[in-house]
Amino acid sequence: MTAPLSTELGRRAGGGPAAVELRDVSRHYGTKHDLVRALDGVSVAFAEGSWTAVMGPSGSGKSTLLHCAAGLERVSGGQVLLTGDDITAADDAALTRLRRSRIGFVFQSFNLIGSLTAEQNVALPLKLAGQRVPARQVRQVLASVGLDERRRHRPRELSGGQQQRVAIARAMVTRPSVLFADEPTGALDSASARQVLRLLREMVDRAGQTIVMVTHDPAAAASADSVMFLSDGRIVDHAAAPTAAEVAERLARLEA
Ligand SMILES: Nc1ncnc2c1ncn2[C@@H]1O[C@H](COP(=O)(O)OP(=O)(O)OP(=O)(O)O)[C@@H](O)[C@H]1O
Repeated sequence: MTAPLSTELGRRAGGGPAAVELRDVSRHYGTKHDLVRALDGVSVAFAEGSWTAVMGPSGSGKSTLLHCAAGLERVSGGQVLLTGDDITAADDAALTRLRRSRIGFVFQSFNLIGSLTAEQNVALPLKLAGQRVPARQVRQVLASVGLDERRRHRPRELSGGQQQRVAIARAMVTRPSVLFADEPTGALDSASARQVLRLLREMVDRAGQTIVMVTHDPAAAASADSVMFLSDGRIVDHAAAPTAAEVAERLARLEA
């Protein structure tokens, strides 16, 4: 069996706490007789301003890692820290507040509300958090994803790539410490996927955004600063700035 790998990913400016850190995290499902170790002793620190891709065979624990790191799922053991704050034992109300203010999430299927316009979708996290919704801020965020002109459109009037950019704007409107993305390009054609990846790159380079992204696509993974590989709930490999071909080759070895 491959030994678990403890790893620190990305650059760490000024030695401050990592944007997100998992310490010896495990997540089990099922019963004693039928136990699935979705995560099995994962230790990893995602540095502020870094973009990490998470890869691995189907069922290796990628989504579980993202959900545990984002406080969407509770861990069975270990600790989760968000900019140094231990959120492992936070109660549901605290986790909800956290997800509304410090964490952004983007899904493969966009998850926009069909009856709301782009700007209403983007404003939603602020409304849910009981905050004032400054129209200028909403327009700015939509402009930053290149969709100011489309702000009055509903999701069905937008292409898949445009919908995903609205979803990214919605995740960014609260200025989260970390953006988690689960297969953000999985439902997009290659041109739209490239556009979304360029946008994520700009967010990292210009605004110092931290991004943790699950993907099956070696080309998408190669857009990140580094790639970590999971297998059977453990980190088994990582690579700094690999090419798509290198990513595909490492993944094929894990799937063999
Ligand atoms: N709610 C659940 N109940 C039981 N088992 C679960 C649950 N969620 C995940 N699992 C199991 O945990 C393991 C890891 O699942 P996870 O979805 O994290 O993998 P993944 O790497 O994201 O897979 P994929 O690439 O297919 O989306 C799998 O064996 C899965 O069947």
